[in-house]
Amino acid sequence: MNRQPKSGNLKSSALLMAAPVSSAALSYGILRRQPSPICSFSATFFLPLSSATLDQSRRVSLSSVWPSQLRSRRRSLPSLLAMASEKALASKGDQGLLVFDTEEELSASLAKYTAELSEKFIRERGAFTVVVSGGSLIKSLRKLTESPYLETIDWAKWHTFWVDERVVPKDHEDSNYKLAFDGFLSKVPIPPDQVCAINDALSAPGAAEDYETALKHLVNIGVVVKSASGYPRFDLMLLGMGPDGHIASLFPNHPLLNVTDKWVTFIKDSPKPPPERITFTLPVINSSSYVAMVVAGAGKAGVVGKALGNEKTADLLPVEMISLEDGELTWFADNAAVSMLPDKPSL
Ligand SMILES: O=C1O[C@H](COP(=O)(O)O)[C@@H](O)[C@H](O)[C@H]1O
Repeated sequence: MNRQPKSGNLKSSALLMAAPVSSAALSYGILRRQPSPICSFSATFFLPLSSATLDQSRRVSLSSVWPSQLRSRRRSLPSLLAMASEKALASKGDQGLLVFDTEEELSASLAKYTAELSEKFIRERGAFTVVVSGGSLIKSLRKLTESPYLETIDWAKWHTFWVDERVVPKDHEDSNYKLAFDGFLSKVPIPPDQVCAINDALSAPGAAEDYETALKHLVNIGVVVKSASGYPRFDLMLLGMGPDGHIASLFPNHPLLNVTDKWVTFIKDSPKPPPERITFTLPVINSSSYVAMVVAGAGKAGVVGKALGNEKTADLLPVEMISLEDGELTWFADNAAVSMLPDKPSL
């Protein structure tokens, strides 16, 4: 059965979903209390998408994706900085900075941005692959679980993944799965077999290998696109960043930053507890079509100032190593997070 929507069909299918979605989300939450160990594959659902369809998944220009309302929100900094951001955005199409007065506004715009990308990718190829981090990002996704997005997003076409995970049971307080489930996934009707969590019965090396195997399967059957350089190319990564500049579980000056022969790797000496984790490698992050880097609060200001400031030093932080092969990176920041940014950020 081919689940791809016919073109122009999305709006009507979204409308059809509108009535039952609340109760579906409710029962979904109950159903998902015992999650499957890792996305279990249904042969009827995961049919290969045609190559013509996959080709269309290439990114479109930033201006055609960003709603004008969202662009006009970049107004909260002193006008010089706001203008500089505007210019930088215009002069370099693959990276942008959006600054919001409050985290509440940031969350609202992040939801709109995600919903628009969801519609675009589902229209183009019938699926939307979304990677989330742990940490404070999950709280910023809350507006996606509310009206109108709860009713209008075609959640049945979503496939979700984790950019990193701590090697702990799924019901452990440190689990990124638990964090995402409690704050996001339990509130939206994504089919459970399209939620790709790590196998928490395995050791760190085993879990990393298992996750990579699952990704390879999804690439082989066309659910996840392959990048020009052979890595999985996710439609959207929603990422946070630590106050030390780490992304995923890639920490400053750690040898894992140099891993290129793996899609998923593991760490046993994470400087931030818990020590054992698995993580996507840098080339996988850099193969994404879209990355939203979500930074809120004064605790992130120093690193944002370094990453987007004018003075580049050789000691790059992990967040500064994001350099998308063929994609667009958008920073979603609140005022506090850009408080140490010079007037003219270097984007
Ligand atoms: O340990 C982790 O930290 C980072 C950043 O978290 P935040 O709370 O400072 O935003 C997170 O992105 C990563 O997924 C997580 O494992």
